Amino acid sequence: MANLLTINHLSYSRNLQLILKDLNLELPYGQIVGLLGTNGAGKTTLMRLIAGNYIDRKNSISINTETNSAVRKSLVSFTEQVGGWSGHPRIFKIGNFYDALYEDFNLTTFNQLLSNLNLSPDQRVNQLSKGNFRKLVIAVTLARQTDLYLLDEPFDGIDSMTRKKIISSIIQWKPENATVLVSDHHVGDIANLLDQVVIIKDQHVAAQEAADTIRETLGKDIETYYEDFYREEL
Ligand SMILES: Nc1ncnc2c1ncn2[C@@H]1O[C@H](COP(=O)(O)OP(=O)(O)OP(=O)(O)O)[C@@H](O)[C@H]1O
Repeated sequence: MANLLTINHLSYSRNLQLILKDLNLELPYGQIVGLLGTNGAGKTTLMRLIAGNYIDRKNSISINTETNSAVRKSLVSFTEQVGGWSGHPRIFKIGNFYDALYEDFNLTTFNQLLSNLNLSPDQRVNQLSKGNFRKLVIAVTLARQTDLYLLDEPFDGIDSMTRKKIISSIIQWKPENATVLVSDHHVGDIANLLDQVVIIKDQHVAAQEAADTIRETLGKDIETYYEDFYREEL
């Protein structure tokens, strides 16, 4: 089977600042991939480019061989913000909104995710804590049936019990062939979830390795591998 995601020689500048340079990446179907890198490495920028929120003028990115950014948007589930409503809607209204917006949005899955994450459909969005808001973003993202899910620091502000619930939700709700690209600064927390890791450094993909290879061949846990990678490069 061809790769789900292929990126060839991607460079991207914003406000005259070069953020990504000659970045190459291939991701297969059916994997959970950790996107790692220090603050400002370019993880969010890369996700926005993959999702078609930032324009890749040279068509360096293809998903299922599709390079058109408008089409790619429909193939990727990436929720950066849930907002822009008038008034203070309840969560079930958000579900209805996304259900109308995306053909692949599954309202039943959304409601199951809410229940799994201890969110009530009747809660008002403006009254959610930061952590509960993050959970809503995750429910909205995973309720779509797509091939590629992008989760940018999904555990930011989330307590450890809830983190475990989110991790089990990702495993439970990910369609078998779909791939999840997840960034997080607490590598150890998501290590058991990952099939492979991608490290962004110096504006490109500096390493891509299977989790099994890291553990079995290199004899390291993923956190140590990541930290050693930076230490060795110093
Ligand atoms: N609008 C912008 N104009 C110029 N540079 C920008 C802009 N937005 C972001 N950057 C720069 O792009 C680089 C990558 O930022 P990005 O948010 O993608 O990194 P990140 O790896 O997600 O960081 P973090 O882990 O801190 O969230 C940073 O150096 C940042 O300063």
